[in-house]
Amino acid sequence: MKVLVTDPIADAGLDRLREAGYEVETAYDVEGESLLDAVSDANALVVRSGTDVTEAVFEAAPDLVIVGRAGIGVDNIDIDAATDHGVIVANAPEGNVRAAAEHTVAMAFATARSIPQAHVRLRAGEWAKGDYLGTELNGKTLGIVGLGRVGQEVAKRLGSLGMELVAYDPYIGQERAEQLGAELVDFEACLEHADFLTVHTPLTPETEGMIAEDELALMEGGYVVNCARGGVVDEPALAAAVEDGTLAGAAVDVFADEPVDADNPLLAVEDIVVTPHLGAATEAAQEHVATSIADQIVAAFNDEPVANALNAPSIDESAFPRVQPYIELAETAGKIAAQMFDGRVSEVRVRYEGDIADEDVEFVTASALKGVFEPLEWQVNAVNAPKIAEERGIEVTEEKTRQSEDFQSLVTVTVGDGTDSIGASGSLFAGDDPRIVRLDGYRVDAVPHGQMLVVRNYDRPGVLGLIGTVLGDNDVNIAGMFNGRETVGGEAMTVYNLDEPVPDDAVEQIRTDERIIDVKQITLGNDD
Ligand SMILES: NC(=O)C1=CN([C@@H]2O[C@H](COP(=O)(O)OP(=O)(O)OC[C@H]3O[C@@H](n4cnc5c(N)ncnc54)[C@H](O)[C@@H]3O)[C@@H](O)[C@H]2O)C=CC1
Ligand SMILES: O=C(O)C(=O)COP(=O)(O)O
Repeated sequence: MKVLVTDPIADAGLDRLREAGYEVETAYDVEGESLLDAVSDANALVVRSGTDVTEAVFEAAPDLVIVGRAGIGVDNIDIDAATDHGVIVANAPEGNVRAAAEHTVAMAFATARSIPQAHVRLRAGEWAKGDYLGTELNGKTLGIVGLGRVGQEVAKRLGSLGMELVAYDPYIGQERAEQLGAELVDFEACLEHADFLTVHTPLTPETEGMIAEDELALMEGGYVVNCARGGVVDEPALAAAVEDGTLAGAAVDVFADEPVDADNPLLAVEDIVVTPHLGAATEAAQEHVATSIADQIVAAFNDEPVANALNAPSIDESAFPRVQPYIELAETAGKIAAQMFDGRVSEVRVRYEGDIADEDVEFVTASALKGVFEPLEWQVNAVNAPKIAEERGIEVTEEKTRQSEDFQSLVTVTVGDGTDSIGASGSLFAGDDPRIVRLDGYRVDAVPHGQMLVVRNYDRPGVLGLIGTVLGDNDVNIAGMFNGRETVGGEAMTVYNLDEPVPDDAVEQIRTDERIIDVKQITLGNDD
């Protein structure tokens, strides 16, 4: 497996990937065509904020399994394109939170006390003591836009330094805000009350430019700190507001275009403190995010849950051993049901009975969908299967019941077109031995493996002989067989496990016998 790393990450992460036996290529200067070249044979891509992971990257990287973002913000990654291509996107949402919060606090003080400006003048030999009369944070009001992980850590720190806290975040509960001593207010009130405003939202279409000229005008005499993302605060508007004295100052760590151009208006204003996106730049944070991403890549390569996957169903690590065997079973049941069904699938129902109904089965349902879609799509997996269902207008339902008549756990995947439907049920014998135990209403006992032939026939003498002869004449070896019938002389279902596929004309020969109702050849393709 090859891991391409295109932004610098801590050695601890690189070492962990190498120890896992992967080839690790670091290429910190690639972009455009050279990035597409470098990623073409990669199975994982590790980035920070410096690499734009566009749709073209996914198109150029057919073997890509995961993009790991060694940090929080994923605005540089086209997650929809990743999902379309079945690629997991994962970030490291915890490792640099404190670093970002501390940098925010430092930047608030830096602008309130003009520390960088005084530093530069003193280094130039100027004792400008009389020019700097700063502002205390103590007793002032801090407005926090975005009270998530970083915003909350900032609230704790600046709250304990004597600031009053107001916050605007439409997606956070009142209770959590109260625990932090912050009053949740609307956006306008947040701006009006804030002596210092700090921004901690992600960059999204909703947040882009949310603080521009009109909003800054509500903050007369205040300070703005942006350690979240460039583009949330409009750069020309902020530069103008500080320049013309509407604001007393600002501190900015992040920019709409990075690295910044020399003519960025924020660089030209004396009372704006700037740092080159250093919020996450501490040893501890970098080590933490790099190892977190390395661990998630190892998990992805081993088909284990990826802890911080943003576009794939996740499973709690402790529940994974209980759920894991059902992932493949559901996929197999989905493959069988889809291949047995003649119509156009418009509904998929995944039903969980018995013990499995107690578990978080989101991943299992996604795997069932993968099985259903596999004959239709060449690159389908649990990441993109739910989206494919949605795009095709296929209704997916999940049912759970603790009751199970005959099995400790039973997973049934039913596909239908609104009129007809076919279901395949799987169970695990002795805990880990997968079996198909019901097919289209018939009780069967089939090992889901390789090539299968499912024959619906009338229960008459000589039928099994006929099938055996046709298969033998075509050099198809029967590895196993199960015959299930409802009533003597009625309809029956016979399931064969075969070592080879059956030629089409042999399937036709069986189908034309008057004792045969239908024949379906099913390829499971997991006979390794
Ligand atoms: N300067 C740096 O080096 C760093 C910057 N960051 C930036 O900080 C951002 C926040 O990180 P976390 O706090 O970990 O993310 P988070 O997801 O925990 O918190 C974001 C908060 O913003 C809120 N939000 C979303 N849309 C909003 C809107 N329109 N108005 C108000 N609030 C809104 C959300 O409800 C959420 O509570 C990241 O997305 C990243 O861009 C993070 C780490 C380091
Ligand atoms: O984690 C984040 O969102 C950050 O902004 C840190 O970015 P970086 O990893 O330093 O490019």
